[in-house]
Amino acid sequence: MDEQTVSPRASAGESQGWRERLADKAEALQSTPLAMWLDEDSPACRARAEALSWQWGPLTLDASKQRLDQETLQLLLDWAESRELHRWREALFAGEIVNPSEGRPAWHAASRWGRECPPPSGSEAAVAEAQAQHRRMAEIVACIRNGRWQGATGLPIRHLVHIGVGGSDLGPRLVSEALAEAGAAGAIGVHFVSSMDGGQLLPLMERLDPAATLLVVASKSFTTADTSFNLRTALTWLEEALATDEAEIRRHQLVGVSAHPERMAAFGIPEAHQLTFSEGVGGRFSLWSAIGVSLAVRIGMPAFEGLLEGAHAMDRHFLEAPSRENLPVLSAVIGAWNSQFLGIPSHAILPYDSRLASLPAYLQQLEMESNGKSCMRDGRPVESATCPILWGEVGPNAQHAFYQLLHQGSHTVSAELLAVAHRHGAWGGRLVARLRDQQRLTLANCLAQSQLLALGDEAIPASLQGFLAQGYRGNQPHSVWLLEALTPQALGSLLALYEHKVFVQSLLWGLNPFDQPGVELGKRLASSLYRRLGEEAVAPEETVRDIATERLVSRLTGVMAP
Ligand SMILES: O=P(O)(O)OC[C@H]1O[C@](O)(CO)[C@@H](O)[C@@H]1O
Repeated sequence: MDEQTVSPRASAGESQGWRERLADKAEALQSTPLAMWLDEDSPACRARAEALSWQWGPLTLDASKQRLDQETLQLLLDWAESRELHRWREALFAGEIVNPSEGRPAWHAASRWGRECPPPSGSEAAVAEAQAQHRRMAEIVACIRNGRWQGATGLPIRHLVHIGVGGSDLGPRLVSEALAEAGAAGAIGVHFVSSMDGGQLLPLMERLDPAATLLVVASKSFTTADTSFNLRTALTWLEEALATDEAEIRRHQLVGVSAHPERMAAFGIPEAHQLTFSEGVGGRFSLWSAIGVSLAVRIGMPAFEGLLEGAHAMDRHFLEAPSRENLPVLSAVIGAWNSQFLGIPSHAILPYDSRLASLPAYLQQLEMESNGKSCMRDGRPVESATCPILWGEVGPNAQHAFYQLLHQGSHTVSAELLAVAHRHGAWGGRLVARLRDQQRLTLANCLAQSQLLALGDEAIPASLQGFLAQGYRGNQPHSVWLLEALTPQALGSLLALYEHKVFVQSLLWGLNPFDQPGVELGKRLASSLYRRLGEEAVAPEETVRDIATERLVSRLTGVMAP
């Protein structure tokens, strides 16, 4: 095997035997009702439930409501091993080229490697660079949070507007919301703006004090149109509102985060206000890097460090635990089983905690942008389904929206329900009792929905139903995650787990999870249509014409404001 580049070819062919054996298993297990596996009085069911649930640190995974038995799980794990899981995992952490189309390593684990722990051989420079950036980031965060950062007119900063999109938005946004309680002491309001239409920016420009607002532009490439258009609008707002020279605004009220310091410098961001990270940290894996600066302002540096610690602990678990106890490996093979062998195309993410409201969107990018592919690393087409379609919503709210389809619709959907055991510890008095009641209600709903999704009404006694069976289908395979508490460490571990799950699935499917060629062409088509909608001249070879789009273009140019 090449020293620098990990070869996928050998492993791609080796899966044939496992594929056939697993396909046979799938055929046999498809028709087994989950209720048959969940009988509390049966020793076999108890043994299966025990074998299909795992506890590590603050996380518990219960996969006993998956259409899976112990023998199949072992076959799935053998399949993962047959794809050289060990070798690839070491390659990932050592900084070998695991992203061959872009000729890059993937340095996300290096960007959270613990200070007290020697880095894996080959990753020393990347770890040192990430730690140096974290130190610079901590200085900026302290300066903003303790009111020392002043705007162009000398007022201390009180609002931060983080402008980024995709991986430069979703991770920081999710963690800021999830851990907002951890940083409640911070006096800075942190806001996230991603949508290119300016719709998220407008209400902020109406409400925030421009003299006390800092813009943080987060863009790995520093070329993404969505971000640069939002940034230009926000800068114009500050310049007009403060009647101050544009260069002054950029010097005092703009922080940049990018893998391209030269582009930030060309834009007029002073070096002291630039944070950088390695080109080898993928956008959707970047929240641990300096891309997390706004989130660190929101939650405070100690909580941000706790997040990194939790992620690092999961990295070690992924590297060291045997496959049968390794949560990322187990999650990956169970997901691949559902998608590839049971043919379930759609996967719902259902957090029973509103602090995790952005988890579905975050995982959509992480999983679908990574493994939403049908071409293997070596260019051959895949022979089976790969990443499912992810979607989801806060579980209790979704119960009043789309659970109807989960319970009685015609589609099989796989799912993950996530619940947090302890919360509201910070409250006192009568409120704490009220809030704990709400938490108990939420947990009860999570468990009840999980029962119903698995069992369906036929397995539920008529005495409980109060009426005749209503056609709840049951047999919707899903896992339940329990987090002891939503601490920075637990959240860091959970998110790192999903990153490694994606990596393991990419090995199973022979994909490169670290590029996203499918999103690029759309950007180019949009760029020529943008010019045409502005009635600028566009050469025929720069644009694509089809009758439907032409009709819409002429309708739009007729009604758009000049
Ligand atoms: O951080 P950038 O370079 O602005 O990119 C934003 C996002 O755009 C994408 O490249 C997809 O268009 C994502 O992979 C990335 O997270």
